[in-house]
Amino acid sequence: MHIHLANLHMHERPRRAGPGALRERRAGSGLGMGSAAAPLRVLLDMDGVLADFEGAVLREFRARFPEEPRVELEQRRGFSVREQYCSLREDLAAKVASVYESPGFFLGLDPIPGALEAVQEMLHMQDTEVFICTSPLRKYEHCIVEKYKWVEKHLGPEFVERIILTRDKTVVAADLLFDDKDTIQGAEPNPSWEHILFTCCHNRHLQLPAPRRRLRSWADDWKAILESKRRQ
Ligand SMILES: O=c1ccn([C@@H]2O[C@H](COP(=O)(O)O)[C@@H](O)[C@H]2O)c(=O)[nH]1
Ligand SMILES: [Mg+2]
Repeated sequence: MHIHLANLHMHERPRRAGPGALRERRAGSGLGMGSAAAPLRVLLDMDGVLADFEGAVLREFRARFPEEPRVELEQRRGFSVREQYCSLREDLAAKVASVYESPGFFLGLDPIPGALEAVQEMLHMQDTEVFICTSPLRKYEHCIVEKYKWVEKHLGPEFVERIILTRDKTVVAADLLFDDKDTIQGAEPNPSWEHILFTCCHNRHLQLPAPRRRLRSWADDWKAILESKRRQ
């Protein structure tokens, strides 16, 4: 049975979209003759992909707790910086969390090298939709507003319209998601996007099983990934 995906709004998408569903929509399958392909939709994570969360955590932790042991970026393993500090010494978990929960932390993050240029270039590519898809901290007081301000400051006010704030990225429909978190899970067991693992200090040692793909940095060939997806 064909489902007319192009006529569905986001909240009306089939319950089990799954990989390929958006591709079908782009290819116009089930839409009849002459229907235009939908643009390629790309989601960009923020921390670890556009904004240097890890570098700032280490810098601020060193400044605030110079006497305490810390985890250098070369030693980072696993997504959660909090868990790794906790395994070093239990009380360090609260100390490192206090760093990224502080006012000004998220707004002060440096852009990841090449990210702003790549995003602007992607935004102006034909048949391409770009959104920032980012998760707020559970302790969201400063984090949420500062993520908005960061986008406005570094990418411009128009890009604020393109922020998707969610703690569950699996329910967002897209073709690609660039994200440094190695495992992305949520309510949708079969997300529509392909997850491209963006290399970050905490995931660089992971061997990805085929057919999973990485982007090593913004100097790596992100355009080839977009083009390969258009062809699928
Ligand atoms: O070790 C940590 C602890 C917290 N975070 C926060 O998790 C989310 C992840 O956001 P993404 O946009 O999906 O990168 C964010 O609020 C981080 O500040 C973390 O990344 N690492
Ligand atoms: Mg991230």
